[in-house]
Amino acid sequence: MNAQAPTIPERDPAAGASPVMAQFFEAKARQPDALVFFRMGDFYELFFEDAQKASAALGITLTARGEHGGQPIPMCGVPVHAAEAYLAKLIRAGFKVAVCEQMESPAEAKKRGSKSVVRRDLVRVVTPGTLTEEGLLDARGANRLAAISVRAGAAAVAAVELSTGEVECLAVQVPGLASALAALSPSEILVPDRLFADEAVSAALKAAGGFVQPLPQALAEPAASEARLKRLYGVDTLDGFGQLSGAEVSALGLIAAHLETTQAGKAPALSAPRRAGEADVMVIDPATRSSLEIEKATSGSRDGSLLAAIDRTITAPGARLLAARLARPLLDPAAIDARLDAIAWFIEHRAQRQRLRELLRSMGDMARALSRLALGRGGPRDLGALRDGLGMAEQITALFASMRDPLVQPPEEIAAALRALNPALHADLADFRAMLKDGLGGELPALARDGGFVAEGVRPELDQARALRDDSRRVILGLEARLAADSGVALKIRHNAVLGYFVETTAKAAEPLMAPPLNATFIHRQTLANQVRFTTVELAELDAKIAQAGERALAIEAETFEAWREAAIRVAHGIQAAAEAAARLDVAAGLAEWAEDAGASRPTVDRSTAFEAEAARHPVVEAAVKRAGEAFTPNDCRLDGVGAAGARLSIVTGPNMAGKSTFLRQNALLAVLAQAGCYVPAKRLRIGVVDKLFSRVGAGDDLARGRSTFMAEMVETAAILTQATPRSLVILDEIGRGTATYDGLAIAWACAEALHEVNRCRALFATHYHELATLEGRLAYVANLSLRAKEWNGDLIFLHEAGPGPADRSYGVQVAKLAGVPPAVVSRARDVLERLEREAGAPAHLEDLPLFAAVAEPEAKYGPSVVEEALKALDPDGMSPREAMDALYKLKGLLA
Ligand SMILES: Nc1ncnc2c1ncn2[C@@H]1O[C@H](COP(=O)(O)OP(=O)(O)OP(=O)(O)O)[C@@H](O)[C@H]1O
Repeated sequence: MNAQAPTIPERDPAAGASPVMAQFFEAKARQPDALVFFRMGDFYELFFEDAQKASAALGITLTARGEHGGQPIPMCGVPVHAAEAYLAKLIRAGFKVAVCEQMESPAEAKKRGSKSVVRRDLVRVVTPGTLTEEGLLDARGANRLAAISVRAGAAAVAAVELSTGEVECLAVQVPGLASALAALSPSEILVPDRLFADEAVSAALKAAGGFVQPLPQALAEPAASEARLKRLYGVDTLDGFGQLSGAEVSALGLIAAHLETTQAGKAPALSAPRRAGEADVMVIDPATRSSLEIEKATSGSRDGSLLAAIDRTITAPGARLLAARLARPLLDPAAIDARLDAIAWFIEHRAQRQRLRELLRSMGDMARALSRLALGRGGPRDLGALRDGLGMAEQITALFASMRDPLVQPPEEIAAALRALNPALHADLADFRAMLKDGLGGELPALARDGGFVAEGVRPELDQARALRDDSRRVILGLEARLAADSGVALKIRHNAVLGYFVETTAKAAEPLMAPPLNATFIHRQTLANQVRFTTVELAELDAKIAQAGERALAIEAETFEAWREAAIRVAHGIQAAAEAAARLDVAAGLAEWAEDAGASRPTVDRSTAFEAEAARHPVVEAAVKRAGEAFTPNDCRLDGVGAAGARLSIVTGPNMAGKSTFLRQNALLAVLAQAGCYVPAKRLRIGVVDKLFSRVGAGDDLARGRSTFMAEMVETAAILTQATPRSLVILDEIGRGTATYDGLAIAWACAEALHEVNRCRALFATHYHELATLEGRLAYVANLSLRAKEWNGDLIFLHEAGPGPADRSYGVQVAKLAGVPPAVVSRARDVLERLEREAGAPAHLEDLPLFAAVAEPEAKYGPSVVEEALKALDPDGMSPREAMDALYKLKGLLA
């Protein structure tokens, strides 16, 4: 095969193409930057450059088919039945795929004229944000397509989850774009090309990751956007969506434009846009989100995240709703309380909770099934999911009705969900369900064309066709017996796709059939190595009858399916509301379950600037500590924005491994959980709503990354200092540590002062610079807090207990010992430390700096001798404290 295949020529590529290839060129011209999956029988074929790219990406064979312009056409193909897996691989590799389907059967094409080729058309362009197939989606995670737009200084991020039809819109200022994108974590982002020139937008896109799809600026213009949006929703005015800003209309319009091209005119069943602004949801920037491991652990997986720790939902839609709530904590205490009320109710009503959870187990994913149906990709199985889901809604309604007692009226969050589920309040849904209940029968196939899903008695003409088909089958069995008896030959009647029904015998037994008189009845059709095949006039007639009846049955079923599909679309809003209601109940009951398991309590969220946590825990670290057979030490934390009650800025010190990071993160997570409307792993929590949450944790510990880490750290710190308000909560870990000079302390000091004086936010500031402890006396609302450890027979025991006051020592030497640094190095370090302490007037806190390096990058990387040499090279005799400090930082840099 010629690997150096011709590229598609520039001008009139289709010139001289065969009729089929002309169809390909037409499809390619409509989607030039997508790989075209060109349906040919049981395969999707790819041609020319598409074939070269796909064969490389998929690791499949590149071959050739026919010729074009005197050269072989490079080609590769994937079988239709396995196309989903290949599609997934190509999308993950960053390709777009345009699917060009056969729009009729070869028989239909033939009917139009003997030379006609099968009609083909583009039915869809598959991109990361528009996936809807079950096999390509994470059932418990969302897959969103987002669009951003900026108009007159205001920005908006719109997002649709095509697999459920949920539409959202966040109106923000340009600096808030990164946080808004992070809150929606889209897998594809549409961006008007002009915006790439905007530095802030580019930075936000970079932080968001995901697949970015530039679109022409013209598509984002307001008038065009508005028109497209109206078309998408089939409405004459957008007034029903509230007062949309120019940026919102244009972001939503970009989504409409993209759906028009990718869905080839199929209208998805979309919800009205759910809108929120910066006044509604907590701002959490991408760095904070990942460092707190809210929805995903730093490894990228769900395991080890806050979400995984608290998720006890039963259904996939419930899991998705919980993830969305954690991603977007609220600011309104009343809305938060409404969610908490529902959890409290389910804690109190254990029996109902358990019964509800049992029912939810057989609840399918109605939202995704409905969306597939609306987009023309659904099948009988999706109708089955709607039938079963609505059936469950009925049972849930009955469950709550059975316990109706004026004293145990559920709170509004639950009551509203029950109203959406109650079939008595939605006659159209009840009728729809009754229709499916009677209409769907047997094992439901994924695709309507497979047939067999319409129950008996629904369509008399279908029953007739089926009876004819099945009767004829019985007649065939009778015919087989009769032919065998009459001819005296052992024969069987079989069927295949090419011959239809035929009589088959062994070669030997066939002889009498081919001689008079039997050859008058048996008409020879095919001779194989060991078998000979015949037909008879009677058999051929029966065959035609069966085929016709079968085709007719399938056609009636297809027609019935289409009618049901349309009926589903007519009640789409009711189904979506019921699906969401079930998800809400699932989330509330699941959180109640977790609260009981984890001993979590109901937080008090108000409009103060208080932060009072009592005996709080980190849900993820706690689970890990428990798995190791140890106990997690709960800790209190008190910060107060107003200061009267004490400090709003806590300087947190303590040795390495004492639990500083855990303490910082657990308090930030309390805020996320409380404002997402969840119970919290604490004995008690009172929190004044946090408008923005910032976390700078972790990366600074990575000495091996040196300067670039420092830069990243400074960029993030700068963002905090410019954006944090008196309502914000900030956790900062080891600021300034990434630099190899004394500057680090100066930077940390200045940051702490700015947080206290300018931002006036609640903050936890963990540091190894014990000098910062002196801020307590100098600034009004600063307090020291430390995580305790004690020495026991030369070993270090971590108590993980937070208490007032600074740490006395930081025990770096002991930590190094624990980490397996060779004894010689540890003892040398101890000497150096003692001398340093003597020389520099006992600044005991200097000790851990070189040792930290040894801990962070153990001997495996440097070898013990390097560490030892580095320590030997450091002769502190005669150094001033400042020089000693600098020398230690240099050493640290050397080791890094
Ligand atoms: N409250 C606690 N109760 C029990 N174990 C804890 C607690 N907090 C932390 N730990 C344990 O101590 C380990 C170290 O905690 P953490 O990373 O928070 O320490 P650190 O002080 O930030 O350390 P470093 O300064 O080295 O970054 C954790 O992985 C966990 O196993």
